[in-house]
Amino acid sequence: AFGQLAGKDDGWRKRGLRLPPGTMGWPLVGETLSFGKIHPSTSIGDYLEEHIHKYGKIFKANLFASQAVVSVDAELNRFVMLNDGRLFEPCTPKGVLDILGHATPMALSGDLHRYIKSLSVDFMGIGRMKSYFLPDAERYITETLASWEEGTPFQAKEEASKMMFNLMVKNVLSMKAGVPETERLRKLYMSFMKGVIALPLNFPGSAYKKAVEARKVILGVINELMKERIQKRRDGTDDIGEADLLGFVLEQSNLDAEQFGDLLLGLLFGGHETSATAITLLIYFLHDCPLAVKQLREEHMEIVRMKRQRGEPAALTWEDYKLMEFSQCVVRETLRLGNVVKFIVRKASTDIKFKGYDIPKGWTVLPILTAAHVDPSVYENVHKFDPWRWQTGSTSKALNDNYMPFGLGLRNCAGLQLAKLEIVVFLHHLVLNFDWELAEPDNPIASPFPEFPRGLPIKVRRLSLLQ
Ligand code: HEM
Repeated sequence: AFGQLAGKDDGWRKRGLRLPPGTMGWPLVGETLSFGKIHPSTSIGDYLEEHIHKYGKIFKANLFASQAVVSVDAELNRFVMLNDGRLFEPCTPKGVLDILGHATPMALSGDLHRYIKSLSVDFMGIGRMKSYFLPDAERYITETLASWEEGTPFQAKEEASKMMFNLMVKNVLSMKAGVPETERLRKLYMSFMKGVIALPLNFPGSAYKKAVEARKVILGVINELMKERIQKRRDGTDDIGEADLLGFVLEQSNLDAEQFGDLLLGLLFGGHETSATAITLLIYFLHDCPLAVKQLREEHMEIVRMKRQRGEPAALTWEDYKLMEFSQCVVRETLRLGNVVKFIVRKASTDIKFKGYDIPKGWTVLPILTAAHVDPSVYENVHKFDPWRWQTGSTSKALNDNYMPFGLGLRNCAGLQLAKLEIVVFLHHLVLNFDWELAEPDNPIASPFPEFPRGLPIKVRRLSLLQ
């Protein structure tokens, strides 16, 4: 799977390299099980706590059958991400590649990576966000919120997943929300994603096996839609054009079928569950922070009032979005404390020196993004959900330098602007229309992506602030 097999001596002892402290455990299993043990996603968990205590913020370990350097050090994390493509390369486990595809953006490097990344970033650029993603996000969000029944508990995570899936599948493949074909694809997608984080055990019924099968079916759907569109373009009957990623990529690129399918799957994957998790975390954190909800209501009521004064339609515009400043602070704080992506994985492409330690060529490096987000020496009252810490004037360089929920540099998140837009539009409609309470206690655990064991069951009450 990852890099080299642990335990194999690659000569670092002979070469006199000074590796970070740490123990390597058993060659194959190493410390993978303790590293992967679930813990609250608002913390780094016992394994990392204990290792920092024993060895400091940079240590070596045997993880995922590889010799690895784990970094809980924000400076090393930045160094790794800012040297992607020069000193570090992607290191995606084979099991993940079998599911996401070998041409998935996060596994590519060099010119092909740059090309696919720029296609993805252009697809989610400001122009398309204004004309497609903003109105679509608002439509799917308001439709979903309109279906919420007062007083009847439901799972917030499931609702967030549906909204984000419908939004992505419309923008990637022009598939409609609510129709059986889309629901079927969503169900397939769920098994697909469970497989991405499962171990690659290829026995019938395993999450990995199901995911590999789901991949085949989803790619089949994509191929059918692609053929249909190519035919329509030839016949001059295609009325979608570049309104979805399918048309956009057919027009803008000359990717082969495999690259094409993997890119579409990659954006569905990257852009669906991440944002849905962030929205669920937002509901969870705000529930315990009525002051933030009050300030959000004021911000969003003011926007509605101004629109009415100007005689504008109710639909949100890009200009309205730009005014939602406190909401952006709430999103930043949600991503800091919620830790949607706990860690990323790289491989050293050469021998590297950092803070007096050597990282030998070929070793796996695991920058733990959560670490700096919950470091009490960086954030005051680190475990408190405090959106005000991000308000202009009170943001220090240290806060920003340690904040990296979307990664950094060459391989940073292609959809970060879109993610923020989706979450803020959701926030607008949530706080203006509902009060909510948790129907049962449920807390996010890192497994390693944040999960709510009960799906965050909530009960809502409709408000009439907008009358
Ligand atoms: C709150 C939501 C999100 C979070 C926290 C998040 C986080 C991240 C992180 C940390 C990475 C870097 C991975 C690495 O360095 O190995 C990443 C990459 C990526 N993300 Fe996101 N993401 C979010 C939403 C989205 C959305 C909405 C999309 C697209 C629709 C998206 C598409 C991608 C893609 C394509 C990459 C790979 C970029 C590359 O390899 O160059 N993400 N994301």
